[in-house]
Amino acid sequence: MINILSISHLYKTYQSGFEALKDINLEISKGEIFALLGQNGAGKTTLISIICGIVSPTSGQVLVDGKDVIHNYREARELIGLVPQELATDSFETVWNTVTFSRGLYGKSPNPAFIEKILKDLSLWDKRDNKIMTLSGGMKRRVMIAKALSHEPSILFLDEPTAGVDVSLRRDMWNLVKVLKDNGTTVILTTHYIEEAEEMADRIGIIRSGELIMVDNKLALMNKLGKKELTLELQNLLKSLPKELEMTGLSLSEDGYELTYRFDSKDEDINIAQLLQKVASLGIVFKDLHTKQSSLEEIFVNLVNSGATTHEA
Ligand SMILES: Nc1ncnc2c1ncn2[C@@H]1O[C@H](COP(=O)(O)OP(=O)(O)OP(=O)(O)O)[C@@H](O)[C@H]1O
Repeated sequence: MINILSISHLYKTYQSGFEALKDINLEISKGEIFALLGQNGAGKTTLISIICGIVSPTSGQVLVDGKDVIHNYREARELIGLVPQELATDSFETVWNTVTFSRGLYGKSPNPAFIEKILKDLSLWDKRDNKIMTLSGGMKRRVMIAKALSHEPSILFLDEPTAGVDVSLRRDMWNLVKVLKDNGTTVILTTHYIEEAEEMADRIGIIRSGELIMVDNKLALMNKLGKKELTLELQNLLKSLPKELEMTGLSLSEDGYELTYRFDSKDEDINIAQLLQKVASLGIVFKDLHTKQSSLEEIFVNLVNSGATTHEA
């Protein structure tokens, strides 16, 4: 796998003395969708800003496709498209002119056919002659993405791409990211919406107080840290948990109509069939059963609060 981004021993201490990033090491491969999760102030924007050459690191190295973001700033920057959190764009310009101008800033020769494609992909084609100030917030956000894509970058950074946008636009964004991935663009996004990372990312990094406490494949992460819960809905009231079931890990709900069993998703020794047989052998009849897997959100909240540190990939 070719690494498009390579970060080693990156530190950032702001002038105030605040240590925003501590020894960040991360490799991202071409075509990957990587989600960086972290609470407010964890250091996500600082990290993205260093990669994009907006903030200088205190020490460490960032290579974009082998180009150092400090020593080969222009070459590295050309490979990056950034969609910042803030919507800042020239309100009096038309959509077409703004996006075309952005491409020119990178010294790329005009390519109207490419700009047309981006605007169509982003459902902005009908609005190409509209002034930015006349667009809705969601449309303005699309314009920001179009600008970031105008110079055909290899990596697109989306800083909180769907903050404050409605559900349908959020879905559109997610679809767009999938299209970009299919075209070979690497996408790195920061988000507060865990659902967003769960939906889109191949890999997830969790940043806490400036440290990258976990980097892993999304499915592996959910498997490793996720819990499963099996619930049996009982036909009849069970006043207390029978002695025979005490050591099984089953617990009885307060109302006496549910037996619940929580276990690690990764645990292969669990024999649910045996457990159900044991319940049945005691004459306990259940009318329904369902299982639930913990969401990435639950895993994230547990990790961020627990202080655990693992670094897998
Ligand atoms: N210029 C600065 N000078 C001093 N401290 C700063 C500066 N910029 C950011 N910080 C601090 O560094 C920490 C990380 O900020 P950063 O913006 O990277 O967090 P974030 O994870 O992007 O947060 P959010 O989700 O709120 O955008 C915060 O505590 C912030 O107050």
